[in-house]
Amino acid sequence: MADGKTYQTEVNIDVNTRQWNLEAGTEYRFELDPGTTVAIKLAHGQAEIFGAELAEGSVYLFGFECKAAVYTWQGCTIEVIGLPSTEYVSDETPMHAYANVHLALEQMRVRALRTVHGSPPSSDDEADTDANPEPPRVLVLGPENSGKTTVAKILVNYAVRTGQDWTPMLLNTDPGEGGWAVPGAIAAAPISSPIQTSTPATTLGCAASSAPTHLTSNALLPLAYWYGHAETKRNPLLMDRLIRNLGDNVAERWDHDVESRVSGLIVDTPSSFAASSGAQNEHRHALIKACVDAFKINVILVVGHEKLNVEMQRTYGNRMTVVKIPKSGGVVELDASYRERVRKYQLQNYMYGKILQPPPGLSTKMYLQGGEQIPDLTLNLAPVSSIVSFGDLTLYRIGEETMAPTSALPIGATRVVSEMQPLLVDPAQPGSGLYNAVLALLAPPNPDEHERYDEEILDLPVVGFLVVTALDIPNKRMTILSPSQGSLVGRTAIVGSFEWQE
Ligand SMILES: Nc1ncnc2c1ncn2[C@@H]1O[C@H](COP(=O)(O)OP(=O)(O)OP(=O)(O)O)[C@@H](O)[C@H]1O
Repeated sequence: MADGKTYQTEVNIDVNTRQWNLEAGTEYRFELDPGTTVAIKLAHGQAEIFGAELAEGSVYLFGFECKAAVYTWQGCTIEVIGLPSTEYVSDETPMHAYANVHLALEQMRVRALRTVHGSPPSSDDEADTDANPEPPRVLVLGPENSGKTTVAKILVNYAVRTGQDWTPMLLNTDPGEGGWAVPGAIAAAPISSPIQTSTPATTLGCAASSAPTHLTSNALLPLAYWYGHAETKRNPLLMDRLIRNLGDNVAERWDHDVESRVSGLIVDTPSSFAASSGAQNEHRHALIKACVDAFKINVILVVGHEKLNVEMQRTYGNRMTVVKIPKSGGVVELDASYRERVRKYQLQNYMYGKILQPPPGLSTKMYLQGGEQIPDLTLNLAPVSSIVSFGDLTLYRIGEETMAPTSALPIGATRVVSEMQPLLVDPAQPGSGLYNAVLALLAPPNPDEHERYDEEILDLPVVGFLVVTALDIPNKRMTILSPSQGSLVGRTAIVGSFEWQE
């Protein structure tokens, strides 16, 4: 549906294909229904999707209820093959504001790099008077559906497009979102090439573990910790600890790689960090502080929320830059059932890879021309189903399953089971909650017995995810679906509250 203004024209090429001429500074926004796909080809001009440039002549495929926008700085013509459920062009976007933020972050990187190389400060750069310029370490905050993830992605994509070989670290601290892993995890990955948008199952790009090999040129090797739940309020203490673990790990990597350190980092956060009412309020300040400490944040971006901006100015304004940036009118309100479906898509994608059928009217010849996602639409991953004995895999749950928040306990009462206590899960017990459960397989513990400690499993990163697809209690065996082969004997995994069924 065109909105009738003059900054765009829409032309039907054939029954399946429409051509849109976009004026400079406008964007074509689209949303897809479940089960449908759309292909977009940049016929000519310049265009980008959330900061990742489209190559002229290439065809890009979108599916799994993707919602996105093709923005053009200079004007372009795109061809849309297939029918989105919603489509329109807007000339009101916050892209100039986002580009200005990018420029400011870029200056910080350049200054930090100069210092690392011991180069003299540039004469036209007055801020070079700063004796110890730091690279940008940015926390993106905002309410639900404000476009935080999109802003984080745009800023990272602009950084890697500058041709300076930056590899900014992108961090997803929203366990409801999944990022590169599966929902329930929080993760970090250094980004060296633009993150393509194609489905909400891979919002932050493809992780190497789940990407078909021919797509792994752009595959990421994220570092993940497992929280196990969608809501941060469920176990804020555990969230706090995992955020700090992630921070320690990033710092450790940067100790060995100063060049990467100057690229800085961008942290996407859950909307619960911005919710200022009810139970959420109790823990959100602690979790924002955990991020600020863990990632040594020096810039806070607040997306379209005056009150939160004032609050952050008051709390952190004397120590760092706090900037309010506009929310895009294109951000789509995602409801609970959509989020639920996206989590399913993510797990499906993790196990089976991305399988997108081309829309009617997209010929094989056309899509073989180029877009990154296109080469083999039907190539999928083959997860392995294996039967293991109950004793082979040690399973834990962190904290009590049906845990009331600490505030709900009588005054003076202490918990019998701490939120951080790993509890052994016995698969033989009826009601173990393991059937269809998503498990996070942990990295092996420290080989040196003397270095071990009680809660070590809270600090071990995740090496993969598994799903229990069958439980055979009489024979003490269970069937486990995993994306790759490899013995599970002697390994440890953690159960959360996510389930998945094909
Ligand atoms: N300009 C735009 N045009 C069309 N769709 C957009 C635009 N910007 C963002 N979206 C879409 O809107 C949805 C919500 O955006 P996003 O995930 O960035 O918000 P968020 O604030 O991070 O969400 P959450 O509430 O999960 O924290 C996503 O599907 C995203 O792709």
